[in-house]
Amino acid sequence: MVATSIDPHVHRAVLFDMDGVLTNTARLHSAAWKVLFDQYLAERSPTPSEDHRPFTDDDYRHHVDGKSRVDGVLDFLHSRGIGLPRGDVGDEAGGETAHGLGKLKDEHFLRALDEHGAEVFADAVSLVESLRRHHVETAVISASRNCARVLERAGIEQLFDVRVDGVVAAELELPGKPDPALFLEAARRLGIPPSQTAVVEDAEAGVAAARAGGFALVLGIDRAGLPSRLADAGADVVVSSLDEVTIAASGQRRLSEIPDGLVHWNAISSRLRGRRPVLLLDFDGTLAPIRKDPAKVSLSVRTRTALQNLARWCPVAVISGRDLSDVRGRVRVEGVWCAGSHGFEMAGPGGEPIAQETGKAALPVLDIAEQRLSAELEPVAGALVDRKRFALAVHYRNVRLEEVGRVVSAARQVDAELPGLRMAHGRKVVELLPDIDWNKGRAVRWLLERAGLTGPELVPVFAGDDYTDEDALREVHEDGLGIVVLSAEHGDRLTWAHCSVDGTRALIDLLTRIAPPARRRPVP
Ligand SMILES: O=P(O)(O)OC[C@H]1O[C@H](O[C@H]2O[C@H](CO)[C@@H](O)[C@H](O)[C@H]2O)[C@H](O)[C@@H](O)[C@@H]1O
Repeated sequence: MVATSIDPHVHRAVLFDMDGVLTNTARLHSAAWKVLFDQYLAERSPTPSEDHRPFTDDDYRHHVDGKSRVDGVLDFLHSRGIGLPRGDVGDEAGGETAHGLGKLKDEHFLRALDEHGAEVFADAVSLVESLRRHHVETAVISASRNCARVLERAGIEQLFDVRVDGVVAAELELPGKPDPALFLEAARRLGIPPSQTAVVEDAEAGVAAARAGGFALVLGIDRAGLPSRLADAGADVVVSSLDEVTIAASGQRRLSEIPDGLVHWNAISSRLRGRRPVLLLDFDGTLAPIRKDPAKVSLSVRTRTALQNLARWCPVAVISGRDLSDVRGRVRVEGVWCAGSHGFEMAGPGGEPIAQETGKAALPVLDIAEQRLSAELEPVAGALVDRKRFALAVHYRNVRLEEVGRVVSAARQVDAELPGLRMAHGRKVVELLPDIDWNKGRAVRWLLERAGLTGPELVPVFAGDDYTDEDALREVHEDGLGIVVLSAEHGDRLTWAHCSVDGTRALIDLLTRIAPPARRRPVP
């Protein structure tokens, strides 16, 4: 099996199918087809060789999904023993030709689009955004003539360098999927050969088309709970969420490939080489277990006591995505440095603020983002907009699954419309941050230097659980030790950590081994 990883050195472009991959519009199409065919079959005089049972989800997947309107009509009716003339584009909606029925289906679809809008799949948009950050080009492919309209309704049209849709196909007379013509045209427009291009598809016809086009990686996304149909059609790998797809960078390994720090202590301790540790610790999911309500998170007595002991003997800093005052109030351990808003604000061991001008210019725009998202998400049950000084978190942990896309796209829309912000993803949360080259990794390095905590006798040790912690894990990858706290929420993603621990309790056990009495000196 090919790894579920896109390597920017190998895959210079990724082509995304639209309906069902980027946007949750496949269900609108399926419903529009059903209205069309059920009505047509009910009204048509039956003959013994024809099957007039209602249109099913299975029919949608096998005969219609991913195909042009006209091919969809012809292929489905053919499966029921019915042959219709193709007709032509001028046929009236509902006329008894493939063009006529296809036109009527389009009317049903556009009505539904106007009524329900185009919801995006957050995992797909997040993958597209990450790819673009890694300078991988992205294109959108669709058999639909409504592609531009749907992308615009979903607010994601600017995420693609190239669009090849039903309109382009008609202009160039390109055959629909399973013929690879649409994909090949997109690769041609990008100027990148199929051998260096990956395709993400949810339809059997689309997977078969990408396979036939000789693309480097054909990634099937199975949102219907039927993965084997995509594997059978030729997908290299099938995932149930695009969150499982990682972007490879050298030095990273999968969570399942790195050793447990306690079990393989000898190998891990060799990275310390007898040096004195500087402990740099994330808060949520690392020092304190994740809870449904961020306000209810606290340190256990055991963790606080351990931190108190450690802070007496080696430098300790907590670097959190929370507001600085919030995280300080929850840590309450003397002598610990604290950073909040993912490192945009900091305080020394006595609580004294450390001047950090980075990000101040974004405060007014964060205010606007906060107002807009608070108003827009107010009706969404469970959505929580949490303003930190230098960040705005939009939590969706308690939002119904069907509403998550709405929450994430609202944040994405605000991010796209307001200048000076960037979006980051965390555990059931998206965050808007000042769009400057500053993150937990930069903050860790800045803090170490500012506090004079660098030198051959010191070793930075960072522990974290989330995507935003990877910047800091990468920062200590060369000269320190990175520990990732495992969570089922992340699947088998890539990490810069050297070792893992299974939860907060295990982390404290490992930190106690890393800073044993022999390696401790009083912190002045
Ligand atoms: O950098 P961290 O200290 O890990 O902070 C990251 C975010 O943590 C919090 O959210 C996360 O924990 C919540 C409580 O367990 C959980 O409900 C949520 O789903 C998690 O994403 C915090 O509320 C955010 O402000 C931080 O940015």
